[in-house]
Amino acid sequence: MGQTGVLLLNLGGPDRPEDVRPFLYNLFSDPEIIRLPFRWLQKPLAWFISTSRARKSQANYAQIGGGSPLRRITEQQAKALKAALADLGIEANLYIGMRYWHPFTEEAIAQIKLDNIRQLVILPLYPQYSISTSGSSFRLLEALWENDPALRQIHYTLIPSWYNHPGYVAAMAELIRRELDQCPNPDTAMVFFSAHGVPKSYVTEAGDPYQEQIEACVRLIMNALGRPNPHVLAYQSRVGPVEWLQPYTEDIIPELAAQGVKTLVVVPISFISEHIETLQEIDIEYRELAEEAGIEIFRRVPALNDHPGFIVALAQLVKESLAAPPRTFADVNTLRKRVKLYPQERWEWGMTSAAERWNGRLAMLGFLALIIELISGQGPLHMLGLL
Ligand SMILES: C=CC1=C(C)c2cc3[nH]c(cc4nc(cc5[nH]c(cc1n2)c(C)c5CCC(=O)O)C(CCC(=O)O)=C4C)c(C)c3C=C
Ligand SMILES: [Fe+2]
Ligand SMILES: [Fe+2]
Repeated sequence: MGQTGVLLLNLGGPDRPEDVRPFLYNLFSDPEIIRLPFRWLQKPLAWFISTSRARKSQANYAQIGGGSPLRRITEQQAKALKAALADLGIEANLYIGMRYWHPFTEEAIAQIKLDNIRQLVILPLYPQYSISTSGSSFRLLEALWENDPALRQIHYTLIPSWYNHPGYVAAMAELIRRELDQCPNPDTAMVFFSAHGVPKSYVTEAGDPYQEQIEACVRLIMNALGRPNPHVLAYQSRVGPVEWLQPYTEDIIPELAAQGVKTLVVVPISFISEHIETLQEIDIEYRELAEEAGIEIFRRVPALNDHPGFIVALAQLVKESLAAPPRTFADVNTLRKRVKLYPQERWEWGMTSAAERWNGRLAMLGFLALIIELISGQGPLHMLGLL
């Protein structure tokens, strides 16, 4: 058996303020994030949204020091995981493949080839599978594999999700317990699970198992917690005009306050590393909202980062994966059906010449409207909240 590698997948985040716009461009260029009826519209729309959103997004990143800590934390996780694997008798090279920023997945794969890796475990750093996260990274890897015979020599296996791994669940419960014990009323504080949202159609139309896995994960963590506290689950970080998974975090916080809840312990459930949605959105935006609504104690459970029990859980996952029969991109493909995001997609886009002509004209008109909106700062995308 040749050299073993572990490829950690994550989304990536801008390191500096000037990275924000190109990072957003990469993100919105991904059809797993925004799927449009015309492929050719993807890049112009990504350019448009990233250019227009950059200022707002930069201001958010400025509140957490100008950039995302995701790369630094993922590097710490990789280092700790390498050591934990060595403790289990597994010598492995660790690689980090980010989807939308450095170090890019393509860079990691180039290094894996140079290092002559023969056996590779692909581990997304998202506990729950979503089309928009792990699914998108798998799709990219699948395309790289299809186009490169050298990669097809590598014996690889992938771990689609691990939301139910006992070591991960126990580490989450431990962090929650620690935070509850800091409250004056540890047994009655409301445990508020805030998951990153996805458009509802991902689940209802495209078959994304994300919501199911989030809900199961919450149940497992509450069982492991073994405390009598009430709990609630809501979804944060909505972007764009379509309906996302409900209830929304920003709606539930004031509702709970109105019901007389005084203490919230917020648990970021879909993230294992600190990043903008924990440090800015929860710690700043939601805290402010909660305090204005009358919540007196607002505590946030830290992300796992390089929590020792969590790193051991990742090492066990890798070990189990090396011993298990290979699971390939084709196997997880069944988790990914066609994503429908916008109502236009329910139309029949026939290949008749008349339909093609009208599609083209409408698209040109739409694009012109986007340009006008960019210049004037007024228009439908602002009204819909995309910008
Ligand atoms: C489980 C985690 C995540 C899901 C699901 C997810 C879906 C999703 N995200 C967007 C839009 C944006 N995401 C952004 C940043 C971002 N998102 C996640 C995680 C999930 N996204 C991470 C880890 C990050 C990076 C954070 C960092 O620290 O840099 C952004 C950029 C930030 C901003 O401007 O708000 C956008 C935009 C969509 C549309 C989506 C599902 C379709
Ligand atoms: Fe996101
Ligand atoms: Fe956000």
